[in-house]
Amino acid sequence: MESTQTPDLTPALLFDKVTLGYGDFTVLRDISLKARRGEVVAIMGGSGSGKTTILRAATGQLRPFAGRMVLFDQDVQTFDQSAWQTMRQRLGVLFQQGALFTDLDVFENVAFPLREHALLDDAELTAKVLDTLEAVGLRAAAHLKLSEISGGMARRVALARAVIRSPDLVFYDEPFAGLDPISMGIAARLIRRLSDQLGCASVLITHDVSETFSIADTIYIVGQGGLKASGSPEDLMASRDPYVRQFLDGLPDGPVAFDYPVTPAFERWAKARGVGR
Ligand SMILES: Nc1ncnc2c1ncn2[C@@H]1O[C@H](COP(=O)(O)OP(=O)(O)OP(=O)(O)O)[C@@H](O)[C@H]1O
Repeated sequence: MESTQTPDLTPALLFDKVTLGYGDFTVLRDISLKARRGEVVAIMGGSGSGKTTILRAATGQLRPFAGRMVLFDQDVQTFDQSAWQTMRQRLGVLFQQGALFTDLDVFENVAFPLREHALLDDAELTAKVLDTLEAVGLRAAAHLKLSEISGGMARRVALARAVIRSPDLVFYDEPFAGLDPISMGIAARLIRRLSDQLGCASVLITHDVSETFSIADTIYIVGQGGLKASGSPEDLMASRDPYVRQFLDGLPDGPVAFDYPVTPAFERWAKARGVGR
């Protein structure tokens, strides 16, 4: 579906030569990426390559070692807690586990972010929640308890909750993990549709190649401590880079690391135990 919004070329999210890590362990160096409103952008890479680390930095849970991070024209690396709290009101996050409240029904789970901020009266809130549930195909499941819905439905409830406040920027952490092929296709189309309808920037953290390539405008592939490649699905499909090829073709052998890297923390631990690296 085509976007009905006027394109806004200011990036919702911009990383300019950002370096990220934990303690004395650098995970990713000099990462530059951006996501504009109406765009679906995917960050892909093998296990442990740093995808979640990027998500943590972009949502204010991790300070970068170096570089510039911008959300909606604001440099965020100097943000304090309260500035992040204000910024987070413009963000939606679909957490990997969904993080739904098991003692609330489907309706109340989706209504939660609206109630939290007391933004609407009761009739407006009901209409908004039912509209959003309709967008994910679950209007008639509003009354069900979480124990009465399937895993795939729960993922859609989490999706509805992530977008209920019409965020300008939505992060999806592994939105396809654990879904069957049909539900994966539905989830992918839904993410594209919500981005188009809301005109928000969507950033997916994922390693599911075929679903991601069917909906993303731009894909960034991270690995080996940095950004390995970026471009449209067509650009990347044509790539001859060995890392990109191994990742996209799902080959067991190649440059994508299987072994966890030796870090200074491991070296200290090994030395204290008297074992070699
Ligand atoms: N809190 C932490 N403290 C120290 N190191 C961490 C921490 N969280 C993650 N790491 C390390 O950072 C690296 C990147 O982890 P990250 O979770 O970002 O990878 P990922 O690409 O999301 O992996 P996966 O696809 O397996 O979830 C890993 O080597 C991991 O061990």
